[in-house]
Amino acid sequence: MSEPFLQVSDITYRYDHAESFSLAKQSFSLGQGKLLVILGPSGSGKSTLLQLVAGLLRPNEGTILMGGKPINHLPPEKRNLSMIFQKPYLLPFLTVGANVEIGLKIKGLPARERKMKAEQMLKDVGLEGFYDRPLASLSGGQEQRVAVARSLVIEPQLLLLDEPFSQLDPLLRRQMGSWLSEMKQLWNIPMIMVTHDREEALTLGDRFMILRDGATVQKGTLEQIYYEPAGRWAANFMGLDNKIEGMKRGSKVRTVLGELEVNPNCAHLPDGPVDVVLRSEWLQMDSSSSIPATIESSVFRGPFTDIKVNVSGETVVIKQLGLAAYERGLETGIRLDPFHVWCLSKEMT
Ligand SMILES: Nc1ncnc2c1ncn2[C@@H]1O[C@H](COP(=O)(O)OP(=O)(O)OP(=O)(O)O)[C@@H](O)[C@H]1O
Repeated sequence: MSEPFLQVSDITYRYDHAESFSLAKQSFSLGQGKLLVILGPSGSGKSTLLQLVAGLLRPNEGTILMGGKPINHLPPEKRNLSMIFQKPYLLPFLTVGANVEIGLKIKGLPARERKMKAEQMLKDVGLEGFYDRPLASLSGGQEQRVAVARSLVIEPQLLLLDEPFSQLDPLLRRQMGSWLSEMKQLWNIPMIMVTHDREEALTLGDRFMILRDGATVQKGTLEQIYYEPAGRWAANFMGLDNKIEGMKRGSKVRTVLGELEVNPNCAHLPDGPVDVVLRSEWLQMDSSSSIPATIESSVFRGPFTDIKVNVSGETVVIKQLGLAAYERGLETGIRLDPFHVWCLSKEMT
């Protein structure tokens, strides 16, 4: 296997005037064409970590290697990377083309070559024919694409995205997320993205890192952070809606939903009482099921209905596609599609 393109090892950082916060010994690596998403609540250190990679901050300890070479000592402009922020920060008095060409101008490329590259890049971001357009005529999503084109036209080796779509309305934000997901394959450059938006993160990320108070709570693949939370906090942060009591014995766990198979990756947990983590999408309403359930509430949320049922004293949440109206108190049943469940021991925070 080839070496990862970016290797961040044990970096720490303390702000001069923020005694309560420090980024402690963070490490991660990133391969070519992969997108790492950094998630975490406000103030957890996501932007700090991104700025350390960008060179806008210098780590107190630790090393950052890019393409196998240390870059700790290099200023941002020598790191061969581009950063995209929440706001596009374009120059409003210039045309789209002139904005895209800024980096190439600084590099000293002749005008003809600049124009050729800028036009090609605008085509790649879906803005063909926009070269001569005044910036004022663009929508928010188009402006952010211009910012992406400006960042990519200089052919950076790494792209850093700090909540790039957070200023856009929800629909446009989703469209931009899908677009970036397609572009990711075309560009094949490693990217690190900071976002608060879980859906956006899950759509785009290949690797994930969840931060809390300057420390990593969990690192891993989509499957790991979504289905195998490292603890209760990580489970809640990833929007987990069901945690039920269980009694684990070997590869099985006894619950109000019957005896379930334990995910092999948590089979090492000691036998005894555990919390069983269930994704609501694994559960279905089923009046013919042998698991009796009483409706507690049913709330329509657009694409799905959020149904809370009581099963032998435990509340279980089910998300059913579309509109479903269940009356409170109705006696029915639920079904759990067979799969391996994730367990958290009582000690895990
Ligand atoms: N320039 C600074 N000087 C002192 N403290 C800072 C500075 N910048 C950030 N901090 C503090 O460092 C901590 C981490 O900030 P950071 O911006 O990295 O968090 P974040 O996870 O990106 O938050 P958000 O999601 O709100 O952008 C916070 O407690 C913040 O107040």
